[in-house]
Amino acid sequence: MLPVFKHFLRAKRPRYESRAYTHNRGKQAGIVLQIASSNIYRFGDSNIAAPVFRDVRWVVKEGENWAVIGSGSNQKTALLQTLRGHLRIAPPPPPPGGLFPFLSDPPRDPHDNVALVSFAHRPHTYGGAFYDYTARYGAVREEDKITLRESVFGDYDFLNIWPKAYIEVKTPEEIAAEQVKKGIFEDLTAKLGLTSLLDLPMVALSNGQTRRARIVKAIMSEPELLLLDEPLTGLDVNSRQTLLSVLESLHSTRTPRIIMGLRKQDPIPPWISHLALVKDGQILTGVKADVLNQEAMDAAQEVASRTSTLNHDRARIQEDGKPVVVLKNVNVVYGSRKVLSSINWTIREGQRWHLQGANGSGKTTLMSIITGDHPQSYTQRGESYLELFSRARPKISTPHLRSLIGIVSPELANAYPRRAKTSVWEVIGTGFDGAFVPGGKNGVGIGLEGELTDDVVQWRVNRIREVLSGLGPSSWASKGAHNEGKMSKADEAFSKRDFVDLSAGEQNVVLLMRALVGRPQLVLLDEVWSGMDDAMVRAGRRYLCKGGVGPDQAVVVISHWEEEVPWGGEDGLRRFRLEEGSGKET
Ligand SMILES: Nc1ncnc2c1ncn2[C@@H]1O[C@H](COP(=O)(O)OP(=O)(O)OP(=O)(O)O)[C@@H](O)[C@H]1O
Repeated sequence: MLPVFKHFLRAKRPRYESRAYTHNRGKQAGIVLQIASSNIYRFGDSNIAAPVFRDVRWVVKEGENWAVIGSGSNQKTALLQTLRGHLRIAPPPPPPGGLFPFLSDPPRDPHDNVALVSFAHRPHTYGGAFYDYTARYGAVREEDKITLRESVFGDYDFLNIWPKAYIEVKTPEEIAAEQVKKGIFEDLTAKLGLTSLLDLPMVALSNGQTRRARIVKAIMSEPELLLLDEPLTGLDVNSRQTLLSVLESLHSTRTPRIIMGLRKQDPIPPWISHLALVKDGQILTGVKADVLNQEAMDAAQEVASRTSTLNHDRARIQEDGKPVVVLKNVNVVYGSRKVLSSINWTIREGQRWHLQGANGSGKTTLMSIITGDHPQSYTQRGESYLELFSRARPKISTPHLRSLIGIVSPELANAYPRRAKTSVWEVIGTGFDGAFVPGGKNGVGIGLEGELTDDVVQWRVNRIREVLSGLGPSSWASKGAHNEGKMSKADEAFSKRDFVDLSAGEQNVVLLMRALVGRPQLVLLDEVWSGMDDAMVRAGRRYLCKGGVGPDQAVVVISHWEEEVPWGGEDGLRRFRLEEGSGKET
């Protein structure tokens, strides 16, 4: 029998009564989750080790609307993972209710009924090797051809009612249930703007489209409680509103109940009634207004220090430097689908750009044309023309291009190899040549044209030290200017750590250092602050504004959040907007 989803098909569904409602008649039904005065530890740590969270008291009642808020992704994600059983609660919430009293009568397995969809970057990639994130730009490989529709329903062919793989006669009830599910799927995908993408390969979906698709998939798996970690990150303004109203309506009918993880800078939806604020190993829980009041003092101090550090000493932005990138009538087409249409854009030395556009508007595609990763970067002919660093695209080799462009992006962060025994220093050192494997004397790379001279090696060593001092741990702790190339002991120790052992936020800081270390002519920063905590973001913004990129370097920031761009109009920031395939300066 098909559970949940009542509100979608009110008229026809008296027989499909929600599993949630049927089961909630038990004694514990009014409480969704409970932790009373426990510490939370990593598995393998004893009770005398430092807990991840201390003295947690958290009760979520049926009908309350909760969000978990954290400044960096780590602790917030750890709290949500605790609810999925990935961390140990000591003492554990006692039976019969346990952690999830609402699942206790009759007993249901939380493993099957509590789902977590996490969008925070994973610190580990599969197998530690580099995977080719540019695959989506070319001909799609056979194994990547699975569409969103197939990924939810497998081989099931709704039009013919029968499963493709084998013949099995379904009962009228089963057929009706499948039709209900199909209706819900179509309703959800329509509401989230995915209808026209249902039969595209999943790999072709943009970042924001993929996030929405993953949420649909999780809802279709019919959990009773859905934990969504950072569902708004990477979504454009309109998609955020639509998603939030869909989530509100699902939560209000408990189909499923939803607890959202939000970054501190995310707007808190008005319908959220309660907050769990995760900070420095402690969790402050309660009614939204009370939690926000307690937090307000700290926040005010933080804003004051941010404003004061951002308003001084900005590097002068040069407005009329040499062109670094020239796009004339650039097009990108997949079959009959035109993703970019006649793009004209010149990026000059010293300029700061904010590249804007809704999910799926083509920002990543445009960047991949500029980085040369997109096969269609070679095929701009006739009226269409692409010039990179004063040369036509075919006249500049991809490795050379990689050494001239420093890039940070969610795709790169996911794809970068996480091999054991690769130090932070070595990862930063791969930035000089735009490589993915460390090498060369002192871990500074091997260069592209013969052996590096001692002077160049020394310059590279100094540069690594400089970015480490500007963006490393001592800068996170400091509120002032970066340390002008003087590495502290903390930075030194950080440089020796294994990259793979760092938190996702720390890894992203290191990848930012990697993008900046070679002082490339062009820096592309796509969702640059992802996963970083407040202190890292503050240090990063300060560094970028105070000389971390020079007046001879061009920078493009890609973000759905204006406030994430370190520069503003007063600094000469320019905006280029993509809309339905076309682009213009706004
Ligand atoms: N191989 C492909 N075949 C068909 N369409 C594709 C293919 N690859 C990408 N697309 C489409 O191109 C459009 C642009 O994708 P892109 O990733 O550039 O968007 P974006 O602006 O970066 O979005 P987001 O803000 O979500 O990251 C999307 O609608 C996507 O579905």
